[in-house]
Amino acid sequence: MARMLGAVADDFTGATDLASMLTRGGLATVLQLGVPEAGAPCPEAGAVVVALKSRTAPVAEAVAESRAAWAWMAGAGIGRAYFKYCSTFDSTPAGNIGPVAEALMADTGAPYTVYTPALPENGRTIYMGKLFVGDRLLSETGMAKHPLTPMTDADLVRVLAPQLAPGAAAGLVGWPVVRQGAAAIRAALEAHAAEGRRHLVVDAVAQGDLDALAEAVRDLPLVTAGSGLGISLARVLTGTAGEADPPALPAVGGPAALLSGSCSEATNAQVARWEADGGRLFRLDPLALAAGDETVPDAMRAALAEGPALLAATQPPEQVARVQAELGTARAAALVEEALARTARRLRAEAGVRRFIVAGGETSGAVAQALGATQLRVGRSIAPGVPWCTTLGPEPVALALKSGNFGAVTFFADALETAP
Ligand SMILES: Nc1ncnc2c1ncn2[C@@H]1O[C@H](COP(=O)(O)OP(=O)(O)OP(=O)(O)O)[C@@H](O)[C@H]1O
Ligand SMILES: O=C(O)[C@@H](O)C(=O)CO
Repeated sequence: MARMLGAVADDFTGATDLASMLTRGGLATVLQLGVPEAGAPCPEAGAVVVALKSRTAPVAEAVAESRAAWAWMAGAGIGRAYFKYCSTFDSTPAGNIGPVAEALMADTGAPYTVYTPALPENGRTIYMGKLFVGDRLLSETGMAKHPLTPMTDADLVRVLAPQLAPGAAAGLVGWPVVRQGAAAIRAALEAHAAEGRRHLVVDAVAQGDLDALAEAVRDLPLVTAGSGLGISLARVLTGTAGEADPPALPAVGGPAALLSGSCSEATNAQVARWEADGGRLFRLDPLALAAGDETVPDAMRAALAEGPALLAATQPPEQVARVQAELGTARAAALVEEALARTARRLRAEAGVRRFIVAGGETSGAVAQALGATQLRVGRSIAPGVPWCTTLGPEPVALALKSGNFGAVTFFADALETAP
């Protein structure tokens, strides 16, 4: 399949999220973890997604890494770019969504671009420019108190405007236009652009709206969006109706390890359900790790010989706050990430484990890096936005990397059931 789309994602699990959508829409997709090294060949795949950790990086760094990722794909002949950010539009007034989009517009020659974090399947919808999570405005959800990117305004044009260069203008294509279909959307986008508004938030309350938008922007060199537009754009580019059959991944087999460093509400419920259903659970305590105690990771590694087991630092917010007050937020995070990464590396090297199910964006980055994964083939989805992936090359390792808030309450069992 010719390479039809090159995407830059601002975090790790966001990249797997988009990759799963593109795959479901019919574009065989390969994930590149991190900016590729100079001279690294761009994979042969319908879509390539580069996973960065640029969401909360300094603006200049986020822009430079995004441009480098795109240059690598453009150099391989890819002519269509997709900038993937979070379905909750995580950013601050300084960026990074606006600055990265402006840089990629310049590099792709896009005359204007669209902004649509909508992911209706996971309850993220946009109506008259206001982003909803379920039935709440974004600003009325936990995102208002996010430690790094607090989202206190649900009005996307108002959130985007201060992130743009002086003089750049944002506009809205609202649902009354979107519901009229692709031709009306395209006409509205072009009318805005003719009046100098080149950064255009587009409403979507259902996947059908994203299907219409995808048709309207099929020839635009750059779109910016959450993952929701991905499935629609892939369908339009490949002529897929509905969902494509998931590409087969190589059989991996053997023991499966579950590792969780996510403390989101969804992951807390998933860990509790795993335990309630009789799954073996080892609780990782950052305070014990700080004291140099490796008893729990050692016990988890031993237990894996008997069947799947979950090593989890997952705790409810009050507990996390107590640990952070004692150790400092960064140290607590680093201790947990390093312990989970170390465990993964040892399981791979000493116990031959080649199937890993990981919860949490930062955690996934740490584990994938520890396993030396750089390029992943994307297969079937376990839940919306969470695909099974396998590393390219001999002795493939299978990875399921879950965003904190994604997955059904039975996610861990669901992942095991579908593991390659
Ligand atoms: N018990 C704990 N106490 C303090 N920090 C913890 C604890 N458990 C995990 N952490 C840290 O919290 C952070 C969780 O971030 P991570 O991105 O992995 O999950 P998430 O925020 O739920 O996922 P996502 O970013 O995909 O929404 C990690 O840095 C992890 O090391
Ligand atoms: O878009 C989303 O919600 C996710 O892919 C994500 O980016 C979580 O960090």
